[in-house]
Amino acid sequence: MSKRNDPEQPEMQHPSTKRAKQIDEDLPYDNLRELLSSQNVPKDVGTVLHWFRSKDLRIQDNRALHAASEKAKSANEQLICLYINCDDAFLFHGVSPARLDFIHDNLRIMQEELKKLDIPLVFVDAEKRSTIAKTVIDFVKEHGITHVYANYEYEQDEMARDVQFLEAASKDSDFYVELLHDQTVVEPGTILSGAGKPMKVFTAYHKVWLEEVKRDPGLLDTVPVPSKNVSKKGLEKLFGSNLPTAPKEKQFASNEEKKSIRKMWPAGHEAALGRMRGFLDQIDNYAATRSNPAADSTSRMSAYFSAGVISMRETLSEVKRFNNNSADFTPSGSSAGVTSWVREIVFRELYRQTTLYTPHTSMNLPQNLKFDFVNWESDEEGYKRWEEGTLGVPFIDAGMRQIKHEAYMHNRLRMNVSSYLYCNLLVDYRRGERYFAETLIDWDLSNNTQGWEPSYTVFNPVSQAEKNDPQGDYIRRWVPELRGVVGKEVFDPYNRLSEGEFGKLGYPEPYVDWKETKLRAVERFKRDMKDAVP
Ligand SMILES: Cc1cc2nc3c(=O)[nH]c(=O)nc-3n(C[C@H](O)[C@H](O)[C@H](O)COP(=O)(O)OP(=O)(O)OC[C@H]3O[C@@H](n4cnc5c(N)ncnc54)[C@H](O)[C@@H]3O)c2cc1C
Repeated sequence: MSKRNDPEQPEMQHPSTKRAKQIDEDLPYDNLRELLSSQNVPKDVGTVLHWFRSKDLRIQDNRALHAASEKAKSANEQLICLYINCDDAFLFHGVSPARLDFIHDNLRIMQEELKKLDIPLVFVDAEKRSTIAKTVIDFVKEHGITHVYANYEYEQDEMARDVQFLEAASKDSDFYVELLHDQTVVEPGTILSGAGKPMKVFTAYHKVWLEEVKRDPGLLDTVPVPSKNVSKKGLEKLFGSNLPTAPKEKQFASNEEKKSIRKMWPAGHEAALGRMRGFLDQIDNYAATRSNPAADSTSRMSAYFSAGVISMRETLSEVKRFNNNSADFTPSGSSAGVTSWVREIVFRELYRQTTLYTPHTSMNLPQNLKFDFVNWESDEEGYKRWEEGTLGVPFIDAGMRQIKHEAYMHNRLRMNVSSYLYCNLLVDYRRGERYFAETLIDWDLSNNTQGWEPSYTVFNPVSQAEKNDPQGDYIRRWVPELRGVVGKEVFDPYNRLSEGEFGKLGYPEPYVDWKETKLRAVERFKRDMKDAVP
């Protein structure tokens, strides 16, 4: 069986590169918009539904939730909220126990917040990914709902689900669907190149994005929480809905692990806002220290952004307030720290545009389709050591141990461990991408797939460590075998200590030679991609 169809390796399943190009040409997003615009507008407004997805888990500044609430209020009708729990979808996407638990805890908080507004948040199970749309339709019919609101999700699988939902809705003109853009400040697909196509190149996109936000600070405006329901009458039974529980494959190994992760990443909008405000006190150090993993000076907001616990508009409104109430985040309008942090947010915005307009990137295929022609090595021992953090390369091992303990890894390490896996070990990058999904609390398909996009750049983990972890503190923190190693020996103990000294550490020798494997990777990429015609 070809790797492409092996159910044991879901991360390898993908269409052919030719089919991928067709999908890019015939955008599911265009199809969805067409379906949305061809709906009949119902004459009457009855009960209104907001359908929460796993990326808009907040009641504050939630575009679709707010629109749903306004619609219900304008007609003096009730609002119901729904979340579909689908274990099959979580298993298919490889979502981590940490992320799933975080999602559940945020749902718990939202259910309490909504209850105070007399709005029920109902949890319904869908057995399969393919039955999610039908499950929602059944719910809509059962509760006499006339209007359904939700926020767009940009990934191929979620697009397909929404197309399926709209197709079924169009056969049944009793209800109307509205989807809103909520994940970004600038709507994906609106920053265009000279040729009128959505921009793909970061530098140009960044420049236009900064200009747009400076010109129109209203892009950061937020919307209020939903209004209190007109009444609870007839909704009583919907208030006691039980929170979903994680399937056994997605539960933490122990209660201690759960507690420690929950402590690091407390759920809820209040926690997210508190963390953001705390970060602003130190944002001025960001430009200088963001690449130093020992400083741990980045915001650690990613888990909150990927689950939508706080909106990007509210976040940047906080930054704007800090920036003397100016939405000029260019180097001339803000401090180096602010400019540099907002630049990362712009990466996030561009990556959503790329997912939407290059849908094959969310189908286990690289953006540069030529990389799908590379013959990877099936080095099981190397892969196992990569996951365990026992490759004998301190910087790489430290990163892999951090992700295991924190369900998080510093960006500099994400860059290094990914390069090491697919360049030095020549293991298919999709295995690493999947491992990140299965481990990270902040897994986000757009950021992850585009972070894992293969390239010819082979990072040198010794010089990377010397530059970014100059005291070796990050290595010593995560690799206890090396805690007693003083000085620069810690970056490359096998080559810099005597045989006797190294032998006492109980730390493995490097599994592969960096220089040799770098050459092997570059030659392999050149050889396999030379005549590739995707
Ligand atoms: C191989 C690889 C895999 C990655 N996987 C993910 C992932 O699954 N989820 C995820 O959110 N990020 C991912 N990133 C991007 C980045 O590493 C994390 O967003 C960042 O480390 C999160 O820490 P922070 O919130 O403290 O970031 P900060 O430095 O404080 O940045 C603020 C926010 O900007 C965004 N951001 C920062 N760096 C990037 C980037 N390089 N690309 C896109 N957005 C960025 C994130 O939303 C982040 O929360 C990946 C990067 C690489 C190289």
